[in-house]
Amino acid sequence: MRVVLENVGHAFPGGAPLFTALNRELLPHHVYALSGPSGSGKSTLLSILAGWEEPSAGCVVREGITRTGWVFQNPHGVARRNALDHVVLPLIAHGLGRRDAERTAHDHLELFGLAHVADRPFSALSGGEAQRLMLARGMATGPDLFLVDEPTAQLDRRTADTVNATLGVLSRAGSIVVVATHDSATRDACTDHIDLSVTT
Ligand SMILES: Nc1ncnc2c1ncn2[C@@H]1O[C@H](COP(=O)(O)OP(=O)(O)OP(=O)(O)O)[C@@H](O)[C@H]1O
Repeated sequence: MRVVLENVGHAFPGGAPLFTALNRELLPHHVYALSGPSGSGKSTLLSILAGWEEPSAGCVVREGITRTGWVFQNPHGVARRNALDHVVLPLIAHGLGRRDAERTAHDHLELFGLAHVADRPFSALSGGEAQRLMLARGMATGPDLFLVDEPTAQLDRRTADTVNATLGVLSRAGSIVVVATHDSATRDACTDHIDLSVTT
């Protein structure tokens, strides 16, 4: 399983190139920090990796990628539903029975330091807990490619560090993980680095 970027570049119609000639092989068990200034094309490259956007130059080869997961900048949940159910329900939607789904969900809450808030409604979670819940939910369904957009952008330093501390968990799960970020601490918590500021 891998994603290969071959001479990938992108410009929106009428716009200047955001990035050019990206050549990278992305592999399981790696967590790639995707950095660059605001407007350098980080979110655009995530969309290209997902296959939502065609690059204007080069090509993206996806081998063995059947499931892509996303976590967006703002944690989005159902206010009155508890944390555990946010992980259980997508697992049931993927075909697990209730018991297996609950067991897997508990394991993932544990991995992301959320076991103690399993029964708490989403609206009562802190910003860091809510973001870690999004990561736990995204990983629980075992995506081949896991795309995470600015996971710490809305968080203060200490809370952001609780999210960064869980990024190592992502590398263990066997997905290819790409994390767009401005946060140098997030970048340092990843295993690899793609820097868009040096590609135009
Ligand atoms: N669909 C689109 N059509 C035209 N221009 C777009 C489109 N989507 C994004 N852009 C522009 O492309 C540039 C890169 O946007 P993108 O969101 O990928 O950057 P980013 O590095 O993720 O920025 P930020 O760090 O601020 O989130 C921006 O100037 C944006 O306005």
